[in-house]
Amino acid sequence: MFAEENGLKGDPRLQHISQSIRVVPHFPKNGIMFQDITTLLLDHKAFKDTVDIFVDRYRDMHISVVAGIEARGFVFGSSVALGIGAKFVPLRKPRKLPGEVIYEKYSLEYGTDCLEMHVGAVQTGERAIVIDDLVATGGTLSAGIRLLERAGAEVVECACVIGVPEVKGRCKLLGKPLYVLVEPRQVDQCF
Ligand SMILES: O=P(O)(O)OC[C@H]1O[C@H](OP(=O)(O)OP(=O)(O)O)[C@H](O)[C@@H]1O
Ligand SMILES: Nc1ncnc2[nH]cnc12
Repeated sequence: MFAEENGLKGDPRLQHISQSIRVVPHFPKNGIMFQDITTLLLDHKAFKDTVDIFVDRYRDMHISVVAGIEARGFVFGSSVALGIGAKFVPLRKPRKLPGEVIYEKYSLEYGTDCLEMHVGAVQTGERAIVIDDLVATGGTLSAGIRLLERAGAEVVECACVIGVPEVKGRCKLLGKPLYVLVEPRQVDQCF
């Protein structure tokens, strides 16, 4: 479904990326079909293809900031930042960053949380993308967008490896475009 919109319809890399993600039913609690990207990271081709797709999309868009969301957004976000020649800004869970921070609270599929960003990491007028592994309700990405906008950055787009189809109807991303590679898988077909 996302292949209709991400310009990668028929691209065999997407199926391989999807199949490299392990599905763990009822983790971390009953009813959640957990999408485990650690198995994607074990597969060099799947990991490289994922990063290459994002780098190809963002390399000519004058992006100077790639913000990655703790923890899994760090893996993809830092790789993409290196690939496009941008700085990487970690958006961290509370009390992890040592400097002065701004913070935004948000609600999750399974609880509530908060993201923090260092003051001074981003300058007014910089063009940014926000990267994470997965978007479900969109609450986490929205908190990331709010942090960057409070610092004066322009958030050009959010990017995720996995997106639940319902996220499109949720309008939680403050009007920002969302670029997603694959949908979550429902059953574990390869592990
Ligand atoms: O779209 P949402 O409903 O906001 O959910 C998506 C977020 O949930 C997961 O992180 P989690 O909070 O589990 O933290 P972790 O990466 O530190 O495990 C995932 O990595 C996203 O950041
Ligand atoms: N189903 C899911 N799998 C992995 N991470 C998630 N974060 C929120 N929902 C998730």
